[in-house]
Amino acid sequence: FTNKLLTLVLVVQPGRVLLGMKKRWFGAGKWNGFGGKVQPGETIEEAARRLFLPENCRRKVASQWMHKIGNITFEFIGETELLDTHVFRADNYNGEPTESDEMRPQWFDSDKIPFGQMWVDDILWFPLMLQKKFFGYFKFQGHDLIIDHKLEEVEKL
Ligand SMILES: CN1CCN(c2cc(NC3CC3)nc(N)n2)CC1
Repeated sequence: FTNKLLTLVLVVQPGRVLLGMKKRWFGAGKWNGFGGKVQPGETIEEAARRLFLPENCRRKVASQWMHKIGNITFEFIGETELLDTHVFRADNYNGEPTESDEMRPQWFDSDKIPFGQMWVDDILWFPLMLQKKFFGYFKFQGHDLIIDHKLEEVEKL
């Protein structure tokens, strides 16, 4: 297998979560956190900030602003590339979410997350991200069927 490094940033605040409607490419038509590919020569954390900030925040923010909460690996049957997704929370975000050509941001009540319009794995790991850190592994058949998965909470990533 080869490993593709991806980032995913979620803003979880008391009673609400910031999601974006993906407008094109992989995952288009689904609500998700903000993220993308890690470029050669940048750390995963730098990629997470690069991919989140410009779309949602006009000013520089301190580095402790985001923290790692999870690592999820996605395997697709018949494909040799694993998606190694590093999940961060950016809870003290107080920017003004702005629409980009990639994402249309929207706040959702924590008890009204649109799981029906999200990747099918989200409903399984969203509850975990509220407290501890977690490792996940999902084996997919196509983009909508989870054949097998593993989720564990950990003290340290
Ligand atoms: C840029 N990345 C792409 C991958 N991604 C995923 C993937 C995912 N499931 C996988 C079956 C596709 N589920 C969430 N929530 N996000 C995060 C953003």
